Amino acid sequence: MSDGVTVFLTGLSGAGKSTIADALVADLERDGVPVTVLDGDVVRTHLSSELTFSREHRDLNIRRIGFVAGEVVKHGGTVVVAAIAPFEQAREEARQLVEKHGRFLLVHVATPLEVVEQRDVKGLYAKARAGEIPLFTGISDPYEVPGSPDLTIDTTGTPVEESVRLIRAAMREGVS
Ligand SMILES: Nc1ncnc2c1ncn2[C@@H]1O[C@H](COP(=O)(O)OS(=O)(=O)O)[C@@H](OP(=O)(O)O)[C@H]1O
Ligand SMILES: Nc1ncnc2c1ncn2[C@@H]1O[C@H](COP(=O)(O)OP(=O)(O)O)[C@@H](O)[C@H]1O
Repeated sequence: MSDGVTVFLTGLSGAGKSTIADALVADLERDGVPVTVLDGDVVRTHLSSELTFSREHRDLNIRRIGFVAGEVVKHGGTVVVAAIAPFEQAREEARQLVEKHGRFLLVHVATPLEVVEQRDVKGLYAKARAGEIPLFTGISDPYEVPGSPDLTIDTTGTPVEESVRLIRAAMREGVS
């Protein structure tokens, strides 16, 4: 077993996954820890560009992310994933792919739908409500709430610095 670790941020679009991931990566890098970032948007540009948002394709996307994370963790690396990953089974598959080699921390960025829809950073919720984006998570496609996350963060009441502090503390737990 290596010292590698994957922090997997899951939650609705606009929940704060990328914002927290960016701040977490900056914090780790300040401490001299190199990080591999697997952000859903970026992965879908480079590694999963042919995939749609069907359940089958979302699950395949998360399996790919889990595989890559596992390969990095195998060699002692630190990975930060930010993906909606709406289905429990796929998240658990990703966990298994990583835990063969190191640690996996599932962080549910649990900002409620009302809040993310109010933020609507990319204007996607308005489009989804208007029926312009089919299979939109939280509107016309499900998000299965994680049954046993390692950490739950609602960004409504948690500033980004506090989220980083909570995740760094969870990363230190169990490490001698
Ligand atoms: N139908 C539908 N449902 C959800 N999200 C959609 C959809 N279409 C496009 N987008 C944009 O794609 C981003 C989510 O990609 P992910 O790879 O993280 O999704 S998944 O884990 O495969 O379900 C997501 O990015 P984030 O807002 O950063 O989460 C959206 O901007
Ligand atoms: N406490 C907070 N933590 C994280 N993001 C926040 C917070 N408060 C407001 N936001 C805003 O919410 C939005 C979250 O967007 P983003 O990080 O792209 O989400 P996601 O990656 O989950 O789609 C950003 O515009 C961010 O500035």
